[in-house]
Amino acid sequence: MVILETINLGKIYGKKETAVHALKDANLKINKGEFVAIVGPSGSGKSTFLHLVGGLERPSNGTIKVDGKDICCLSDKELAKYRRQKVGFVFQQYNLIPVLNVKENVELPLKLDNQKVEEDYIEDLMNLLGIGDRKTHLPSQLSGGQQQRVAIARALSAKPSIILADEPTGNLDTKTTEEVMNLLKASIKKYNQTLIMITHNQSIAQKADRVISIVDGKLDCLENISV
Ligand SMILES: Nc1ncnc2c1ncn2[C@@H]1O[C@H](COP(=O)(O)OP(=O)(O)OP(=O)(O)O)[C@@H](O)[C@H]1O
Repeated sequence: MVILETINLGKIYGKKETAVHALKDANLKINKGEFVAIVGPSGSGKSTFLHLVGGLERPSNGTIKVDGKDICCLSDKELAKYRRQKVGFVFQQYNLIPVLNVKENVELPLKLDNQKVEEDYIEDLMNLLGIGDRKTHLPSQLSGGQQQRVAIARALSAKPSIILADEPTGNLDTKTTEEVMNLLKASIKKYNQTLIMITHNQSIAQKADRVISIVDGKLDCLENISV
């Protein structure tokens, strides 16, 4: 079942002679439950694609359908609601709130959206991600890998349909990267979520169901074993 579809999606930054065509006519369908890796050289348009799909930026042309609904025509308020309820973001910088403890950081998306905190689910999530015994610690009391796990738990806490990850393991060592990837894959399987992840790491890309390459703003499907 298709959860995300982009049709002739494009983004141009700037105008006239300074215009940059960051993304050109991207046509793509991604299924529910799929893990898609996005690869490509620096400046090729990977983050632009993720930001458009996540409703962080608006396209210059084309359409983005999520669950069959066009998100491009949403108002700013509706788009903010889309981001809160449908999408979980994981960035290379963890962006944890320093004065909140681990559990409070994880629960933040629910609190911001006035959603009820399902204690059992949050507990499971933190245990699955190996931070269950660090609940009352502040981010500054955690290692980089643990902070990244908190950021992942936070991205998953509102049970988003789509998880958008921009180099989420870029700052981690090989062993922690593998652990985080295994945990992330396990939780998306358990909760039937879709993962779209930018990575420069070949071994991570190999674990994906599909690898999409972006070069000079043009999308290309390199491998497709799940659709
Ligand atoms: N806000 C912006 N204003 C102007 N140009 C931008 C803006 N954001 C991105 N660009 C340009 O758009 C192009 C694509 O950038 P993008 O960040 O999507 O690349 P990327 O593939 O994610 O790169 P990296 O791997 O280095 O993070 C680049 O040429 C970049 O300079």
